[in-house]
Amino acid sequence: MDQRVAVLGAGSWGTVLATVLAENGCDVTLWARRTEVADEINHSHTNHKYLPGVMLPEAITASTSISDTVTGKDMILFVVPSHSMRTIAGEAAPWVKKDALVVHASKGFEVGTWKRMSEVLKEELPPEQGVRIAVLSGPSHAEEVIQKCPTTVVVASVCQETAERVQAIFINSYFRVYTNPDIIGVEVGGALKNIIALASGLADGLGFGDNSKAALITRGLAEIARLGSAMGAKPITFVGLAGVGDLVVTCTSRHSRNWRAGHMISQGKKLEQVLEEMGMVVEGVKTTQAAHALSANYQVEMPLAEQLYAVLFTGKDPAQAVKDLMTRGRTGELEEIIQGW
Ligand SMILES: NC(=O)c1ccc[n+]([C@@H]2O[C@H](COP(=O)([O-])OP(=O)(O)OC[C@H]3O[C@@H](n4cnc5c(N)ncnc54)[C@H](O)[C@@H]3O)[C@@H](O)[C@H]2O)c1
Ligand SMILES: O=P(O)(O)OC[C@H](O)CO
Repeated sequence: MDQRVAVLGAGSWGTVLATVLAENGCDVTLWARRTEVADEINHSHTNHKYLPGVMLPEAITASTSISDTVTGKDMILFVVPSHSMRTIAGEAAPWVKKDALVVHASKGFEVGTWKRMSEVLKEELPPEQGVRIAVLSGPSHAEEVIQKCPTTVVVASVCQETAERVQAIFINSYFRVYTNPDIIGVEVGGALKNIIALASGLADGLGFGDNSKAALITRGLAEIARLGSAMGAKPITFVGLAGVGDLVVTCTSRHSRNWRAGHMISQGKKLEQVLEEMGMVVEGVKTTQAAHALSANYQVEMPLAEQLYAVLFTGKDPAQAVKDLMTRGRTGELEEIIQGW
């Protein structure tokens, strides 16, 4: 595999995906925003803030120049937080080779426009890039992929050839990549699961048990599928890796930053304090704002997301939010899908 790859974003996930690609034989340049991170990767082959105790392959070269990182590369992988995707894509655009594959692995929507990340990339990159855009998503904590724990992910694109080329570049014996034509479903599932992970951290912090966790995962899935379907996704995608898979891993793992943020809020910490203490991206916070806006735009009910929005942004007491959820009006379980008796 002699692909030349640019990875934009040297946080936990960008650094781990760069490692997977380097181990697969790719020539990898990793763009870091900060000079000290690039220097550390180049000289010590570590990225201690994001991956403490991990030695990176010497084949990874880091750079702080987007133009140097992107120029001449066969694949450009964006792994920046969703709030910076448009800016970074705009800066990269003039240097992207005409036939390059463009992949992102970020889980969120753009604040304000509430667009999906592939929509943002499509708008920022030359039109001919459209069919070569893909998303990589699924249940994958950086901390476990770097330990080579068997992991399964999904790559989605409107173009089958693009999805299969990206699959071939990433797949190996510990990182198994599936393809899916439903890019809307894969992006929406990956973003919205972070809301339910925040809620799971809150529920665990409030002392609730496995019943509550199962309730959050399954009723969260119902909300995700409801909004995702209204946005044009195929409902079946949500029982796959970007739906059930990512919900399970993020709601049950202590690696999850979203779970941890929810847990800290349950202990009475303010949102600003939590985000400062985390020092890493917690996509579920902005995605809760996205769900609040999108559920209104598409007229879709999302009771869990709504209650989390009230807790995060209007100071609602989490215990009251749980009470309001449990005592709201009676509904059927799957009434949008199963009609009649
Ligand atoms: N960590 C994981 O296990 C994991 C797994 C799958 C997907 N993701 C997704 O990958 C994306 C990146 O997450 P991460 O875990 O690498 O985050 P991180 O917090 O570990 O690192 C974020 C990186 O983005 C950079 N950054 C922050 N603000 C920026 C800005 N305004 N402009 C440019 N760069 C900026 C930081 O310097 C850092 O390099 C997120 O959307 C996340 O949901 C993460
Ligand atoms: O640590 P989190 O909560 O951002 O989750 C990371 C990945 O999205 C898990 O698949």
